[in-house]
Amino acid sequence: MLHLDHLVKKFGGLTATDDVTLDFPAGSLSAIIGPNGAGKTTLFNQITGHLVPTSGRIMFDGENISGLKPAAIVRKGIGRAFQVASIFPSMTVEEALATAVSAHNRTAFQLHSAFPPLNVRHQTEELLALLGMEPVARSLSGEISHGDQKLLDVGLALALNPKVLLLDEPAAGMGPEERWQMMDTVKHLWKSRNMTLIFIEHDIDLVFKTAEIIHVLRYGAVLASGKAHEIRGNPEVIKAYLGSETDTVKDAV
Ligand SMILES: Nc1ncnc2c1ncn2[C@@H]1O[C@H](COP(=O)(O)OP(=O)(O)OP(=O)(O)O)[C@@H](O)[C@H]1O
Repeated sequence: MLHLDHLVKKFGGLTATDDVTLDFPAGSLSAIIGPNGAGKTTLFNQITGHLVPTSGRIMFDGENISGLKPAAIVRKGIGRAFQVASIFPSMTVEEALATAVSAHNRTAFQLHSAFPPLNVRHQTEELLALLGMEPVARSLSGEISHGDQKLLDVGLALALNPKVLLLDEPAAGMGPEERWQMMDTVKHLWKSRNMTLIFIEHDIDLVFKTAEIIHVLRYGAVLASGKAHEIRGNPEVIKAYLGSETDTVKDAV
């Protein structure tokens, strides 16, 4: 499905992605972890076309997509949640999702029409249910909690019906309980949409409990890949994290 083949990204003298070869099979749920500056976001930015790799290939469904523009990559089916919910503060959650669904369907409809096309309405309701956002459907996007805004960001990405969804720290900035709820929702939507999902997360407890497979980056290179129990016991990973300032990782590993 998605395969990174000897990917390299250099910023001047800094190698932010160092010969990364990774496979994300169809329907898998993977996490990318690593100390600050390990190159996690740089990797996402190359997959989504926001950065052009220095060398190597990004293969998606058998096609080399490296170097394509972000919009073309979205159209191919790779979506990413951006922090955009706050851009629509005066739209309700429902309207924001309907607008995204509509844009995807290329169905023009009057935003405030009482009768948007049925398929848009159905898809919007489905998204609200999937994300557990019915209680805030009529709330203004600018007035919902930080956690709900992050969920709405995920919903806006889902509205484009991606085959692969990338989430960059979906639970960042949330309280402990909200973080777990967010990861439960992520897992639930991954299962129900049968999609390929890749997320970056700093909280190793969340990663171990959520991801099927974990890829650890350090200095831009893949340090280890495996299931939670394999990563947890990997001496190289422990060493890498003990050398970082990420306390949550120290505690958990
Ligand atoms: N546009 C850029 N220009 C120059 N250097 C960059 C650029 N983007 C990232 N870097 C550098 O590349 C390295 C990897 O950064 P990146 O943001 O990908 O790491 P990360 O693992 O996502 O970090 P964090 O966990 O702190 O978000 C860092 O040293 C960073 O300073």
